[in-house]
Amino acid sequence: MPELHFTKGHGTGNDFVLFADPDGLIDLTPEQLAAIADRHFGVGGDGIIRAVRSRSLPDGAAALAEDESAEWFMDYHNADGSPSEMCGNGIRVYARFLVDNGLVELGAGQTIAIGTRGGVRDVQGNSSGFQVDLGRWSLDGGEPLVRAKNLQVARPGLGINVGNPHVVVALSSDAELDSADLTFIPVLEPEAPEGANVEFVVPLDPMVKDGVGRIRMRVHERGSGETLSCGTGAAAAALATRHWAGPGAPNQWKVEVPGGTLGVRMWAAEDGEHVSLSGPADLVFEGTLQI
Ligand SMILES: N[C@@H](CCC[C@H](N)C(=O)O)C(=O)O
Repeated sequence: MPELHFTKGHGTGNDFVLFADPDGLIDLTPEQLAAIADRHFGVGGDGIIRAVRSRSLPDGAAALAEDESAEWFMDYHNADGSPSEMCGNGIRVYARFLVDNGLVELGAGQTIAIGTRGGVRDVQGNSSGFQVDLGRWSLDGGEPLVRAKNLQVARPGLGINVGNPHVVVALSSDAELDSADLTFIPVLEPEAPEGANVEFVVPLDPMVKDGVGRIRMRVHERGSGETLSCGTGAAAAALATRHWAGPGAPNQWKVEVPGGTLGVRMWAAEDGEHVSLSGPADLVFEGTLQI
């Protein structure tokens, strides 16, 4: 039976199984990926990340055309084996994996370009982890009604794309946020064709302190269920809250998730407004599994 050497890592409790396959020789089926992510019968994780050279897989061609320095590609799959375009926590943990395994060098202040299905992303080390430029974002996905278990009435959501699709919903109180049952997939009306990650947010009190916006968030991730954190979700939640707050709202945000705190910053780039995400990235153990 073939063996797979893996590393387990997480970013604010959003946990991943990572393995190196530089030449793209390991082709796991969705069922095998889901079995690895299974918390009872497998290693367990919210997602699975294959470290593969961009030149070794078809999706990598677009990454290299966008930026020829994007040597490594983050081949990301959710816990149910479905692929996703991007993962904001995952890409920081992936950067840590590449650096710690000597696959890239990333000195202080240096940037590496990483290919993803959502485009090439620049990742930089900082004192507490990594910062990733999620690129240009868009208000995309309309304003569907969202129904989640334990919420009395359907709420209007705001569709935001940061490389992958999100719908952000504002709730009225901490009690409402804490009691929402996110074990079920929130129902969107109209349905999102590609599915969506759904974030529920409430402002902290005060919402803006020392020029920094502050919110709390819980998330139901497409393909993985409720997770302790979602990096792209935190960026979408901060963008939606700034949108609702109107002119004068800050461009820097702290997002509290059940697994910790993430930083989000919006900034003007040459090609439009970008959003960046910062937070920790930890590798916790290694092992070998039978596939
Ligand atoms: N946890 C991730 C997002 C992972 C992908 C997501 N479930 C999707 O299907 O788009 C993050 O930190 O951004």
